[in-house]
Amino acid sequence: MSLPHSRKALLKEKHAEYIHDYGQREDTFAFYATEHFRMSGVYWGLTAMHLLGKQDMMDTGAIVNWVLSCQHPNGGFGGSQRHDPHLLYTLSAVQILALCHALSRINPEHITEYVRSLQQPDGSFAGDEWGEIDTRFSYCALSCCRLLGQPEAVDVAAAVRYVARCQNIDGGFGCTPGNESHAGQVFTCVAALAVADSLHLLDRDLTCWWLCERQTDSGGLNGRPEKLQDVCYSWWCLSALSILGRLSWIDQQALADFILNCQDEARGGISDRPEDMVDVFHTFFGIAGLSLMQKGDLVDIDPIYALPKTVVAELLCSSC
Ligand SMILES: CN(C(=O)[C@H](Cc1cnc[nH]1)NC(=O)OCc1ccccc1)[C@@H](Cc1ccccc1)C(=O)N[C@@H](Cc1ccc(O)cc1)C(=O)NO
Ligand SMILES: [Zn+2]
Repeated sequence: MSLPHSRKALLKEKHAEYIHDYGQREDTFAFYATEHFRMSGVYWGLTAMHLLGKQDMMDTGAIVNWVLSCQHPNGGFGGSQRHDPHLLYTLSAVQILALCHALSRINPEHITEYVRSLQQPDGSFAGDEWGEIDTRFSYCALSCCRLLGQPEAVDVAAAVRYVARCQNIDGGFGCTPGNESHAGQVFTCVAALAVADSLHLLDRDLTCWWLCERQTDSGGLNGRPEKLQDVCYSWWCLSALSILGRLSWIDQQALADFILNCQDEARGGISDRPEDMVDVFHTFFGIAGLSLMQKGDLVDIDPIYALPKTVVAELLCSSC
């Protein structure tokens, strides 16, 4: 009989050091190869620090000024300075400013005007002016407007109709109607419907069955049937299950053990699978998954907005 491997601890100090040091070096290949989505990278790192209770280690003044330097005249934000505006990085920018209590530095109507400009006649959203349509962007649009206290800045009913058209017979969701179910899209569609108070449109048990089927023998969760487990799906699947009140449908201890087994115990950080290289993306989503399961003595994360619950409460209640 194989002895249960000793329960590993979450190395909170190591992960805080890893994230804090990550942004300091501007002479690495990684620094330039990830320039186009740095806005999301800063969001992942800063939110992880909040969940660890270590946000005071971050220079929020410098972060806020950098974020504002990425805003375009049309109100949208790019992934870095001089990069074109896009809904993905506009949401990341709003999330960062919310974390830094700096939303007073921007004009909410200016940003929601940019978001509204990307909604299509069928209710869907393009990611930017070049027109790629994907339910990822429906989530970005609805959550961005809601966080900015402008929930009706876009046609919510049309957006909801479009997302509902993306539900498949297996209970999952795809990026456009008829597209294959994928855990990332299930998150974006379930969270988008939750923002719009429209969860009654989905078959809760069927969707949660598809989600709990993502758990593999390793304890980790995959993104689609037959695929390999990956720490970031801990978040994509778990947050959707949490929104739908079915966290108990997976083996949470087995998943927690899988995440803890993906830590780099020497240098900090969490990878997608044991023995792989760590990165800020998987470090954030691993910590976020543990927070959703109330493990690791972490600050509570909101499953819809992927921000600390306290930050969400301040924003949504300030406008209610
Ligand atoms: C663009 N992207 C992805 O495609 C990751 C790649 C990956 C990580 N582990 C397995 N694959 N996939 C990903 O985020 O899938 C989740 C998802 C898919 C579809 C919709 C929503 C979420 C990651 C960045 C990344 C690239 C390569 C390696 C690690 C991270 C990413 O920026 N994800 C975004 C969501 C997203 C997802 C897909 C996109 O095409 C664009 C954006 C995010 O989490 N924002 O907060
Ligand atoms: Zn991953």
